[in-house]
Parts: sequence; structure tokens; C-alpha cells
Amino acid sequence: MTTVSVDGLRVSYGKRVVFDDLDLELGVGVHGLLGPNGAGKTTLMRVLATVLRPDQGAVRLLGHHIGKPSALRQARRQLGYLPQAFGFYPRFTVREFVEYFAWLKEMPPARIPLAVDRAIERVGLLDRADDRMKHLSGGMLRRVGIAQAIVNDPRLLLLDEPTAGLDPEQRVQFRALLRELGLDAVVLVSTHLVEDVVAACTRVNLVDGGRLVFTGLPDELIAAGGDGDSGDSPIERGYTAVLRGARTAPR
Ligand SMILES: Nc1ncnc2c1ncn2[C@@H]1O[C@H](COP(=O)(O)OP(=O)(O)OP(=O)(O)O)[C@@H](O)[C@H]1O
Repeated sequence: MTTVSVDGLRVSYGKRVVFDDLDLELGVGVHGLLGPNGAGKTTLMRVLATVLRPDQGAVRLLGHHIGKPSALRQARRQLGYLPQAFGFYPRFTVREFVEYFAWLKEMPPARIPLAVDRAIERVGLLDRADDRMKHLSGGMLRRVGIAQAIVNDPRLLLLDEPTAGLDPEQRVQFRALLRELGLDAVVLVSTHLVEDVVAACTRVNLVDGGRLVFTGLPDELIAAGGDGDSGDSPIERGYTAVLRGARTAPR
């Protein structure tokens, strides 16, 4: 079932048009979002997270047309978003920070304490729950960011480069968490690590120059590559081949 659909999306920053007529459909599962620097991944995430208003196009999230204020509020309650960079009050503890987001997402107050501890546990930081944010390492901060995104058991989870800064052990654990979350939610994960896609994604989308140039199974992206394509792994070669094809094809 399609739970996120984007139709005729146009987004620009001043004169810079990032997307012009983009269509995208996502169902339950983990969807990788790949693309070179500047391709528009963060821009797309921000539109789906309802923090950036598109110039044109219909965005439907979990059955809600987000053009209407009441639908927007409904959608936001069921949304989790890890931005590429997020600010925080340095004196907040990990628990206070995640709790704060639970309140912002209008969770029922009685559910909050348990949900906060469970989210912190899922990112492996329960032993640091009472530490202040300013005392955490970069990778730990990223994990707290993931915890705030999942605290409300979102039906739509948007993670912008969640594995950036995670050590290999944490990355492996995080991929397992992603697979678990993708069983009953729509999860969109932008990453530059194509191994993340192979290990954790049910589908993959590749954007380039504001266009969706590939959507399919990770195996299909792998199959697009050949020995002559550059890359250190089969999926990197597929990635390179698709980009090359998209850039040489007439628009
Ligand atoms: N606030 C902004 N004002 C003007 N231009 C912007 C702004 N944010 C992004 N852009 C431009 O929009 C385009 C898409 O940027 P975006 O951050 O969405 O790309 P990305 O795929 O996430 O890149 P990266 O992989 O480097 O994170 C780029 O050309 C970028 O320079």
C-alpha cells in the first residue's frame, strides 16, 4: 500500500530550482535515498517532514493531504524526523531531550516515560540517559537524534544521514533497528554509504540533478552495474552506471 505519495513536486530556493515535477511513491518498508552531493536528498526529506513548503505539487502523507492545517497536524503526530544537523540545549540530559520531543509530538503524557526509555534503549544509550547532551560524542548525539525521531513509534520515519559518525558496531546495530522499524512503518533513509542500502533497505531511490533516476530493489541497482563501471562493490558499480545513464539520456 502506498502511504506516501508526491505528485508534481516543485521546490526552489530563490532562483535555484531543486525539483521540478518530481513524482514519488513509498509504501511500508525501508527505502534508501541515494544521490550525489546537492542532488536534493535533504530538500526532499524536509518537504516530507513538513518543514519546507513546496512551490507546487501534492504531498500526501499517511492518507493526509498536507496542504490542509488539520491534516498537517495529524500527519505530524505520526512522523519522526532526524534532520542532517539538529540543535539542542546543551544542558538537557539525553532523557530530557527525547522527552521534549515526545511532548512536541503531542504524545499522551502517560505514555511518555516508558516510550522515552524504550527509544533511548533502542539506540543503545540507556546507560547515558542522565548525561548532559554537551558531554556526548558526535556519534552518540546522532543516536540521541534517532531516539527522538522514533520516540512516538512513527508511521513515517525520515532519517537524513543517520549513519554519519556511527562506529562500525553501532552501524550494524542501527541497520538491525532499521529493518525492525521498516516492518510496519514507512522509513526513508538518506545515506552516502551504499552498504547501508544493501544491508537494510527493501527498496532504493536514486536522485540526481533533482530527478528520480532510479527506483527499485537493491538487487536491481546492483544488476545495473558492470565490470567496466567504477566502484569498489557491485552496488557502487550499479550506482555509477545508473548516474552515467541518466546523465547521457536525453531529458
Ligand atoms: N537553504 C538553501 N538556500 C539555497 N540553496 C539551497 C539551500 N539548501 C540547499 N540548497 C541547494 O539545493 C540543492 C539541493 O541541496 P540538498 O541539501 O537538498 O542536497 P543533498 O542531496 O542533501 O546534498 P548532500 O549529499 O550534500 O547532503 C543544492 O544545489 C544546494 O546548494
